[in-house]
Amino acid sequence: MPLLKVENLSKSFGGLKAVSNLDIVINQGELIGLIGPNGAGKTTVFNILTGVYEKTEGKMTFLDKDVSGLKPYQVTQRGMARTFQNIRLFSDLSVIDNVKVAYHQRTSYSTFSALFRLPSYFSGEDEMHRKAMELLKIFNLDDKAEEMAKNLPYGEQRRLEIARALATDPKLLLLDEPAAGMNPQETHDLMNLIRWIREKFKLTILLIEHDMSLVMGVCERIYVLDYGMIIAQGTPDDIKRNPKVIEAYLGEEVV
Ligand SMILES: Nc1ncnc2c1ncn2[C@@H]1O[C@H](COP(=O)(O)OP(=O)(O)OP(=O)(O)O)[C@@H](O)[C@H]1O
Repeated sequence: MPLLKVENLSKSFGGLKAVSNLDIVINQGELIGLIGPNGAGKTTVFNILTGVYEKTEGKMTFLDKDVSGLKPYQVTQRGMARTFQNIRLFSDLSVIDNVKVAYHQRTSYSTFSALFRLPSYFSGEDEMHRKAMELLKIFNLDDKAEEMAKNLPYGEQRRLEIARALATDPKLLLLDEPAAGMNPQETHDLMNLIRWIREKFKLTILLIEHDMSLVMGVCERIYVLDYGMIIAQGTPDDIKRNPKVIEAYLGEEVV
């Protein structure tokens, strides 16, 4: 059974068809790339999948259940988490609180115990603190747990956004340009981190990325979008050689 199945998905903004008759199948454990020139519709696909936009047409199933029309928080509860092209952290909260906010979305203690500060609330909070620190350690951010998120360098903010997404315990992680603004060394480290978290957290990953070295180096299969339509799909080697892809990028280096 595929983890995610998107069939005939379309999205129009007035007269503009931003996504057109899209078919995507992602199996459990895969690491898939979604690439395409600027304005091709990649982020719109993420926005539809995560309930930010309503689809115009089509069907989306996640673990064999229809996920159309869900609110973003319901999508998170079903097991999809994402990061954003423009980082969206709680910039005035500490690094650790950014992660804890995500854990709060799935804690089991009741509002009653939180309100009256019952022991179950405190043990829940302690456990959450411990787990958040563990996660920060993986992302090499544990030393910065008490700093305000906005004071972190850009590359660390990107890593924190991934850590926060993982705190919601997703099955599918959607990464929107995770290497944007990173230098080549940071991008290389990120590539290794993405591979590692997939194993460690048994994740399936769909990533949008303009950095071709990252996409080609880390993805097993790639879908290429152009003007809202899939013009190619296949392994990185297939994609590099595909004439339609080369044409869509107008001679830009795809390798
Ligand atoms: N809320 C919106 N209202 C109107 N048009 C939109 C909206 N969101 C996206 N679009 C349009 O849909 C098309 C696809 O945009 P999208 O952001 O999905 O592309 P993209 O492939 O993610 O681009 P980039 O690589 O530059 O981020 C563009 O023409 C864009 O202007």
